[in-house]
Amino acid sequence: MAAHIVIDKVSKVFDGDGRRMVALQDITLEIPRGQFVCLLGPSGCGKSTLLNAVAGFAPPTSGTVVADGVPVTGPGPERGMVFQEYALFPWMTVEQNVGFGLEIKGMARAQIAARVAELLKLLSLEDFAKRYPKDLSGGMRQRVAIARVLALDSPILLMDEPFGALDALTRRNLQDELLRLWAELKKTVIFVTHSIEEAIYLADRIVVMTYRPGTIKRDMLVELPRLRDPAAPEFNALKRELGLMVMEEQQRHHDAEIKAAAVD
Ligand SMILES: Nc1ncnc2c1ncn2[C@@H]1O[C@H](COP(=O)(O)OP(=O)(O)OP(=O)(O)O)[C@@H](O)[C@H]1O
Repeated sequence: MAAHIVIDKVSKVFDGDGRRMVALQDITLEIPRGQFVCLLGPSGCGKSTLLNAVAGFAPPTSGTVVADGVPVTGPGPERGMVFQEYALFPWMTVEQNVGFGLEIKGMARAQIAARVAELLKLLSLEDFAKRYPKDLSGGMRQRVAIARVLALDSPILLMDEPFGALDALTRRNLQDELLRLWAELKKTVIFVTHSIEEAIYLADRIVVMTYRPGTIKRDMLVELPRLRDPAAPEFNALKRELGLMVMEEQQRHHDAEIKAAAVD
């Protein structure tokens, strides 16, 4: 069966201030339907750039992305995106935020109401339907952002550090919730994180990226049974292995910054 997402020789070059920066170089990845993939690497290694290329927000300089059998030329309904910053409309209530995409699609009012109610229940948001985003905690806002994306029923979920701004407890809570939804709804997920523990906790597959140019340093399957125990020896062994890889890239980032500062 064809892969659900095919990233073929994707490169991205940014030109600015007379400097040419290769953010991604020849990234090739085939992601089967239903797989939970984490893109892992230190800041600046191109994780968001790659995710944005799959989302269709910023086309690659060269290479192609095919998602759900369709070449990506822009954002599309088969790919839903959740950002780190809760991209909610502050003037809309929770239920209006969740229903917004359905309204745009032209769904009938009664149908929207039913679907929104179902989603609020799925994410334990029923009691918050009439609240505004400003009156919610960070974790609750991110639940709303997830419900809003699920409303569109995209088979592909793209998540850019969605839990990065949350405290540890809320974060674990939402990770568990996401795993539950993923298992239930059978989405294909690409999840960007720089947290090694988060990647091991969530992913079927971890793709470690190098710092400038962004390439694939390691592509590994995580075969530990879920729910995973971060205190288990196998979890920690993997954490050490990945930690060394990420640290090498962090060091390259640091060295590059020192070099750039010396040139300026
Ligand atoms: N629009 C842009 N113009 C110029 N350079 C950019 C642009 N967007 C990203 N970059 C650069 O491309 C590189 C990769 O950035 P990207 O945001 O994809 O990394 P990342 O791994 O997601 O990092 P972070 O975790 O900090 O978001 C960085 O060096 C960044 O400065």
